[in-house]
Order: sequence, then structure tokens, then C-alpha cells
Amino acid sequence: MYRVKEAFYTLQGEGAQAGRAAVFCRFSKCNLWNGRERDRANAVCNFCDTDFVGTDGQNGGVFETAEALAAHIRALWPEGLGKPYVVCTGGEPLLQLDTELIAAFHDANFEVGVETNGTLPAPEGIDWLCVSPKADAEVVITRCDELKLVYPQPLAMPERFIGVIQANHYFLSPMASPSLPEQAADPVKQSNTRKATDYCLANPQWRLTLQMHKIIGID
Ligand SMILES: C[S@@+](CC[C@H](N)C(=O)[O-])C[C@H]1O[C@@H](n2cnc3c(N)ncnc32)[C@H](O)[C@@H]1O
Ligand SMILES: Nc1nc2[nH]cc(C(=O)O)c2c(=O)[nH]1
Ligand code: SF4
Ligand SMILES: [Mg+2]
Repeated sequence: MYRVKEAFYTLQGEGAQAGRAAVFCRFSKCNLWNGRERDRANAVCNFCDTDFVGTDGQNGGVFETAEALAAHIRALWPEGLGKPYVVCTGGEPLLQLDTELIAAFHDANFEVGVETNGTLPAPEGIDWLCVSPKADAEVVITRCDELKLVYPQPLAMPERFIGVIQANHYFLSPMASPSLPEQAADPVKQSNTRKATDYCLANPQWRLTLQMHKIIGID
């Protein structure tokens, strides 16, 4: 059984695949925060910008089988066009994504992307793996396509990951305020963008990525 908060067709806003059309499948639940505002300050991950509680979002629901979920996601891709791409996110998708669901996505002709905090082992068969470490949570994934570190995090600064996580791309993503409506002025994000920019200028193995979807006002 799979619990999905919401699913929507949009452009990937972050990282090396930014600008690419994708169906986002946002799984419910996370292992680093229970999603309740009153518990945010005490969570391992306390800057999350996402509501992943329950199954009540757009196209959300409970799916009994991998095939049922893959068919539901497939219906959100424009029929007959391009290479279907699904990005599994959350919440923490690796609490639920298994080899059966990856196989069902592949059978539906999807390429499978994953956005994870890296604290849980990844099943085989993922086509694009993005790891985004959080605070002092132990990362168990040591190889990925992209490492996308939200910056700054005092307990997870970039130096900690060089030589520890092998990636083809190393990105810094400026930390945004957790609960501002999209496109609202975000002075915290502005200041973090300057800090991330300065870090990339001083450490050119890191690249800057921005949350493009928030800038242009899409999901
Ligand atoms: C909501 S998370 C879900 C996937 C997974 N749990 C993770 O943390 O990677 C999706 C992406 O948003 C990023 N993110 C979450 N809150 C953010 C914030 N306040 N500012 C910038 N990026 C944020 C995460 O680091 C991750 O790359
Ligand atoms: N457009 C868009 N791109 C994204 N990249 C990562 C996202 C996420 O929340 O995992 C996200 C998202 O929510 N929307
Ligand atoms: S950013 Fe990811 S790890 Fe952190 S609380 Fe949100 S869903 Fe969980
Ligand atoms: Mg997001």
C-alpha cells in the first residue's frame, strides 16, 4: 500500500534536471519530522518547506498496488509526448518506494527520479537519485547522481560531504523560509542566496541551484 499526499505535472525546479517536465509524486510521511508545526523546533530536520501530512492534496490518495499508483501517475503525463519522467519526493519517498513500484513505473515507460534525505537505503533501479542531507542525520547513501545541500546548515556544511558522498553534481540550494507562501518576499532566502553564492565562488566544485518553481510561481 502506498500513501501519497499529492501528485502534479510541473517543471523540475531544482538541480541538474531543472526545467524538465515531470510528474511529482509526493509521498506522505518523513522520518526526520512528523510534519506538525508544534513539533518542528524539536525535529531533526526543522526547515522543511513542504506539507506532506495525510493524503488529501491534489491527486493524493491511498493506492493498494504499485500498478494502481503507476497508472494514476501516468494519467498526469501528456499522452504520447516526450519521455515520461516521475520525481518521487515527499516527505521521505524511500520510506515507501520499493522495487515493485520502480518496476511498475518502468513498465509505464517512466524514467524514475528520487529526492531523498539520504538516511535510508535506496532500492535498485532508480534512474536519477538526488540526495539532500539534513542536520546531523546519518547519511547511508554514498553514491548518487546529485548531492543537493540546503545551505547554510550549521550541522551539515559542505565540507562534511566531500570524499564521503560521490556525486556527479554538487549543488548548494539556499535555505528558504519554511512556511511563506510561494513568491512572497523572503529576506531570509535572499541572505542565504548571497551566502551560497559566496561559498560557490570560493569553492568552485559547488554550483548554485535556485528553487525556480518558486521564482516563476508554479507547483
Ligand atoms: C521537501 S524535500 C522531500 C524529499 C526528502 N525528504 C529530502 O529532504 O530530500 C524536497 C527538497 O526540498 C528541499 N527543501 C526542503 N525545505 C527547504 C527549504 N526551506 N529551503 C530550500 N530547500 C528546501 C529538500 O532539501 C529537498 O531537496
Ligand atoms: N517544481 C518543483 N520542483 C521541485 N523539485 C523538488 C521539489 C520537492 O518538493 O521535492 C519540487 C517541487 O515541489 N516543485
Ligand atoms: S525536507 Fe525532507 S527530510 Fe526534511 S522534513 Fe521535509 S521531507 Fe523530511
Ligand atoms: Mg518543494
